[in-house]
Amino acid sequence: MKHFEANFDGLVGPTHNYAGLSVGNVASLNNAKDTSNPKSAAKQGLQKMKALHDMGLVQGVLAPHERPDLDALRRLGFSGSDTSVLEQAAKQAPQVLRAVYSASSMWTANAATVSPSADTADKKVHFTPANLTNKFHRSLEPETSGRILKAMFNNEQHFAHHQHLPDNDHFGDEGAANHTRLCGEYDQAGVELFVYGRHAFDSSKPAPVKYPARHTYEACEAVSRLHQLDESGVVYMQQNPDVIDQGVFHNDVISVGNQNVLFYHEQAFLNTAEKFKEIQSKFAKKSDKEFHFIKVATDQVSVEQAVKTYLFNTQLVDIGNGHMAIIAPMECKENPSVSAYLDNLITQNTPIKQVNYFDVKQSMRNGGGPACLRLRVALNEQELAATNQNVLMSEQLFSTLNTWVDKHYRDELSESDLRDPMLVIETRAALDELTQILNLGSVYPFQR
Ligand SMILES: NCCC[C@H](NC(=O)CCC(=O)O)C(=O)O
Repeated sequence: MKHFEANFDGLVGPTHNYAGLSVGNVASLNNAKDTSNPKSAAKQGLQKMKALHDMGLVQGVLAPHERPDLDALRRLGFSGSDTSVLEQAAKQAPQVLRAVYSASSMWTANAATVSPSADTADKKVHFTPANLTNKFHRSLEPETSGRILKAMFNNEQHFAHHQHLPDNDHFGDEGAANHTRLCGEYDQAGVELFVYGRHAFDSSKPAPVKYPARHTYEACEAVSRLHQLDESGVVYMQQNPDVIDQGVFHNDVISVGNQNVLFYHEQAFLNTAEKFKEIQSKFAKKSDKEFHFIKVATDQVSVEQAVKTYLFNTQLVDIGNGHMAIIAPMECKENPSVSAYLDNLITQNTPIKQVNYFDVKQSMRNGGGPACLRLRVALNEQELAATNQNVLMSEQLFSTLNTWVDKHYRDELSESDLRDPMLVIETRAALDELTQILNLGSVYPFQR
């Protein structure tokens, strides 16, 4: 049977803006209140999706959420018409208005954790939306993410959807950004690597001191239980608290894995040697492929450079014959030492043989690289056939979505635009049309 790793990229929403909402995410804070370019942001994302589709990969689209989240504003006490809710929030609580306007659902690596059917006891693909409790603007996402995922993977025979974990920092869950699946082939049982930043119920364990650890050990365990994973195919690993304090707010800022490769910075984890032994021995029981741990040492690339260029927020994709391409942001090419590192990497004896650079600057300026923009779902042929076909990239969908963006998106958005009631109306018109293009049904609160 054929099998695939499908990448579902977040379509950048019409309200993409820079609001400086993410403490611990250096790019978000540095670019706070700059003018954003929603139209070009959406087009940069679509270009990447189309390029991966053209490489022969299965590529899909994950719809953005409606912003502003007026329901959240009403829950917080603003009342009256939509226009009046906006006006009051702009006057009384501009920070809250910025937060409910965030287009952060574009980073679909945080939409959910996904376990492929080869790993789960009931042989279904399991989805748990991430609760994203650590940041108010992101905690608004799980309900709608769950509804959109159900509309994309709408077949109980193949897909199991769970509710997001309890909305509390003890179970802080940031989804696939801290989850890596290692395997021989996509349809063979693999090892799911869950990475967390701290223990919620044990304060004697190490934790960062400057920036928040968004994801807990307890959340990792809960997701692994929900997904019916067997202990023989799970490894829990703690992120090095020092790198969180240097701006590594998700593990996908400092490591990336695919199949039999884990590409990582030497400072990424705690107890690295012991944990890698566990990965190695669990992997060896699942696959006879050779496993490659590809270490980047600090004197090759510093943590600071990794955070700036997003060397590890790259995608490792299968290009056939056991070879992989690394999908990197243009920032890696523009940095002489990182591009020299990548030029050399592809000549070494590892599966990574090619590097492709993409301009995703609009997303990078909020701390989201190529890997943040995609949610990976390993599927076999039947599961792919059971997936909503309208969300899969094609020549036709690429052209339809570009036309849709041209019709509905603004070129620029600055802070003052957020109080414009017309933006609410424009966004709803855009999303209403999008749900028809992608055949999602009524996933947005304004449609229900
Ligand atoms: N995986 C990448 C996530 C980036 C995201 N940035 C933001 O939410 C910034 C939004 C702003 O500042 O406008 C975050 O930090 O969770």
